Amino acid sequence: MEVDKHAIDDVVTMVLDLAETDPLYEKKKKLLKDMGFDLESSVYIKSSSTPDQLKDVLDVLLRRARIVNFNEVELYFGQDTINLGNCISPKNELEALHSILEVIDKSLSGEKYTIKSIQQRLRDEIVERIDKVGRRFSEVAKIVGDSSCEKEKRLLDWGINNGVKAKLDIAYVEGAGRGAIANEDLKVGDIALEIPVSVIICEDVLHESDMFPIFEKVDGISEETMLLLWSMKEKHNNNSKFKLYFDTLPKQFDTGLSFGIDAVMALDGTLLLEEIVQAKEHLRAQYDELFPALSNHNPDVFPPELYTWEQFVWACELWYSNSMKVIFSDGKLRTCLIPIAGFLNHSICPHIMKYGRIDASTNSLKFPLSRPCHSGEQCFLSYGNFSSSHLLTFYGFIPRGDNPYDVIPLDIDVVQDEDPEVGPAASEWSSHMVRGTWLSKNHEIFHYGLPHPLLDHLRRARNSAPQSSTPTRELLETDLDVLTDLSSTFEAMLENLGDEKLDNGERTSWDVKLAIEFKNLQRRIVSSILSSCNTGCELLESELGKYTV
Ligand SMILES: C[S@@+](CC[C@H](N)C(=O)[O-])C[C@H]1O[C@@H](n2cnc3c(N)ncnc32)[C@H](O)[C@@H]1O
Repeated sequence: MEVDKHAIDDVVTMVLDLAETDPLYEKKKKLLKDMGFDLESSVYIKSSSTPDQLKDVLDVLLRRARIVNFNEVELYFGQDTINLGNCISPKNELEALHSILEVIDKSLSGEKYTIKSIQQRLRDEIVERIDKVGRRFSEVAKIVGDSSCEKEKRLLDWGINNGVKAKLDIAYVEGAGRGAIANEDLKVGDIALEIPVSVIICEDVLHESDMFPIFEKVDGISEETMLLLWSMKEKHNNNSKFKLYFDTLPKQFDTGLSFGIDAVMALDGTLLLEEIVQAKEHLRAQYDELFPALSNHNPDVFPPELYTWEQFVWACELWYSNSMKVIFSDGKLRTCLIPIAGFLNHSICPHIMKYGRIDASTNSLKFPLSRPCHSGEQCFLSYGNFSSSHLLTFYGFIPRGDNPYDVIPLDIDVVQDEDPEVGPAASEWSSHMVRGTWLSKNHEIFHYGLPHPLLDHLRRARNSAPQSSTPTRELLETDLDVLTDLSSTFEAMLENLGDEKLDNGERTSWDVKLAIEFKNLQRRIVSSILSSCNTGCELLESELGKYTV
């Protein structure tokens, strides 16, 4: 996206580009075209625009920016006009608004007064919209006042003595362990936290370690595994440079990887059961490849009592739930543990989204605000576009609010490149999925709150032409077939999930509680699809009734 700096008279021209390097370029290009946008169309804003005209122009730009910033799941579910007129997900909305802001900010200097004034009005409107996203989706975290954070404070002081800059305090928050709390009002663009490279734990620590010469002889061992094994011993080292960091780590992580048998059984009927079992088997196989061999051959470097299976799982949980991937100034992506930044919790409506690249001018990692955070409020990070099943397995929690990435993948055969002479061309999506239909805005006939690519695929499989806007008897009948089939698939899925369970408060263990919560969420998603299919069938039957009279 760029602003035409040579704007004639009092007109600002803005172009929101779709990068050809975008892996979803073709699909986005098609969607932009379907929505009536030219690929390279410009938007013009006159400096005499009224506030309403300005808002209208921004609405158009925002619609386009949403598509440009889509990830795969958002693109799959976001493909219809009614949905696109609304916020698709808090994160996509913030990203879209920021991409518009970026182009306006770039153009703020050295222009005529009239141009500057319109740009400032646009900027103010966008900042207001960013704030609105926060007000609509933010979660209020209750600070647990009576828990001491002595160790955390010591770590923060150590960090500050070593060049860390923080506008955050650490406190216990309800339901999430420690969290980072803004200690002053933070605006969009403010840096909440800055961590110098010297304080980051990354592969550099390996080169100074007595493990390194041994690792060099282990075939195919990855940098991540070396770091994991290093951390298992380093946490017991009283002279470690990172002792204060290791002191703040929990004794137990409570992620899906530590689920006991009752919790795993409670996941029966969900795909998560198999995912957790497989993840644990994978780790076990990795452990067995390394131990006891490494300890037997090098007992001083890998003391057997520190390299038990339980300790290995603890370290895996540490790295899965606390590491961040960072691009360093040499361009290399490294997996790191980042003291202090590791206290930031995740939200589907994060304050901090753009981090992960070392600023070469300061040799530090900065965490800038993408939406305002008031003093005393918990400051949230985005860990990524993760589903609740991923967050449960590797982080041990289910986020609050509607998670747009909570999808159920469908096992549907997709035939690619079908001969158009024989049947309709195959859909452009090679796999399909569903999610809670309450997230869709369009429950009308031909939409039913269900994803467009799935309906399109199922219609094509019945040799029906791609959807046109005029309902014909044939199209209505095809849709009735499609919805009836989908209903029976999801009825079977709901039956497999069994009846809703409530946990027995204190008497239920942490892992069974999480498993029950997850299964109830799956039940809610499947029920919403079933109810949308049923409502859709009623709509279709009533419409078809008009043909028989
Ligand atoms: C990087 S740490 C964040 C700091 C962590 N709360 C602590 O006390 O060490 C990641 C862990 O925080 C917890 N967490 C993060 N976001 C959360 C959320 N939204 N709700 C509940 N727990 C969360 C999970 O236990 C996760 O594994």
